[in-house]
Parts: sequence; structure tokens; C-alpha cells
Amino acid sequence: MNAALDTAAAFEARLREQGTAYHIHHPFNRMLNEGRATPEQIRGWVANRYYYQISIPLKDAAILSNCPDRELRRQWIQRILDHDGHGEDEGGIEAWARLALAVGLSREELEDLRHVLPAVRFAVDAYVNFARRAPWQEAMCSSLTELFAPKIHKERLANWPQHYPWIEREGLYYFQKRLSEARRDVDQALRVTIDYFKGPDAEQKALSILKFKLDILWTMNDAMALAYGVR
Ligand SMILES: O=C(O)c1cc(C(=O)O)c2c(n1)C(=O)C(=O)c1cc(C(=O)O)[nH]c1-2
Repeated sequence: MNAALDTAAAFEARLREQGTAYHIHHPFNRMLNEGRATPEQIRGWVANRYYYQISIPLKDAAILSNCPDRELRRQWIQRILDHDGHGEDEGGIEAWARLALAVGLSREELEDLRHVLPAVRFAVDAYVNFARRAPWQEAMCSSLTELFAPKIHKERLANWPQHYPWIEREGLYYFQKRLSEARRDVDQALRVTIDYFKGPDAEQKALSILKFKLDILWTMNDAMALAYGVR
């Protein structure tokens, strides 16, 4: 029993070690969070990331469509509600739209996707397509970049108000909202991943899936750095 717990803890530690390749370390993200970005660069990032935001529920619906486990579906469906909203809750996509308005984009230019770069679109679509085709446990595992997301959201909440006082504070609500949601998401996805990927080969497979997802986020930043520059 203890050996099984040790193995699970060691596997989780290896997953967490992959955080060295998280986009928090990308020069474009570092520029944003260290206060060196121009309003145009911030607007470019927000408009491009919107494509990720609107694709997340499609990705999660694809996972649900492949998952025969009712109990897990009952938990996983919360992700779609978080982003699309339900009842009185406007949801994360609307919160992202508020961020866009706060940085000076119009709702029209956000929603018609005119600023979305081809490589960002390809990278995000690769994530959705992976979720459509892969076994649902692999697709759930690929969400584990969220292990590293609370730190990046916290950096934005801590640094953006001082570096970018021209952005209305309410615009940053999305990042606050994600702090607790991401922690809960990670608990679910970690449980599935630790249960499903047993043994060295399977663990290696999980690590390669996580790397694939890290690469998606990194590639989005590469594309934005090329289009909007890095200072
Ligand atoms: O701002 C970020 O850097 C960042 C990263 C990630 C991530 O690591 O995948 C997500 C989010 N934000 C996010 O807001 C979010 O809702 C989300 C869902 C997922 C996922 O893979 O299911 N990742 C992320």
C-alpha cells in the first residue's frame, strides 16, 4: 500500500517537474508579466488567447463524448459550465471578453477572431483534435498544464495593476476566478492520470502527453512573439 502511494507521489512529482517548460517562462509571457509590454502587445495577447478560451469547452465536450464513466462526467461537465456560464454566472468566456474591453479591444474585433494568428489557431485546434481522438484518460491528462496555471494567474493579479494602471481592475477578474477552478480541475485530472497510467511505460506516455500540451501553449507564445515582438 505504502509502495503504491510512494509510486503515485513520485509520478506526480515527475509531472510537476515538467513545469520548467511551462509558458510562464516564455520570453513573450515574461515580457507581459514583468511590465514591459505595450498596449498593442497586450491587446494582441488577449485577442489571441480568446481563441483558446472559446475552444476549451469544445475540448471538454469532446472528452465527455468519449467518456463512459458517469461519475467522472458529472465532475468534468463543471468545466464547460465554468467557461460558458450557467444561470446567473456569466462564465469565463464572458469574463475574458470583459478583460478584452478593459484593454481596449472592441467586442466585435474580439469575437470575429480577426486578430487570431494562423499558428495560434493551428496550435489550439491541435489540442481540441487531440481530445476528440485520444482515449479520454489521455485527453484528461493533457489538461494537466493547469498544475502550473495558478502561479501564472497570481503573477498577473500581483503585477498587472502596478505595471499597467491603464487597465481597469475589473478586467482582471478572470484570473481571480481561475485560481480556485484550476485547483479543483487539477485534482480531478491528477486522480484519473495516476489511476490510469501505471508502470514506467505508461508514466512516460503521460509525460509525453503533458509535453505535447506544454508545446501547444509555448507555440502560441512563439507566434505572438513573432507577430507583436518581444522587448
Ligand atoms: O492563462 C494561462 O496561462 C492558462 C493556462 C492554461 C493551461 O495551462 O492550460 C489554462 C488557462 N489559463 C485557463 O484559463 C483555463 O481555463 C484552462 C483550461 C485548461 C485545460 O487544459 O483544460 N487549461 C487552461
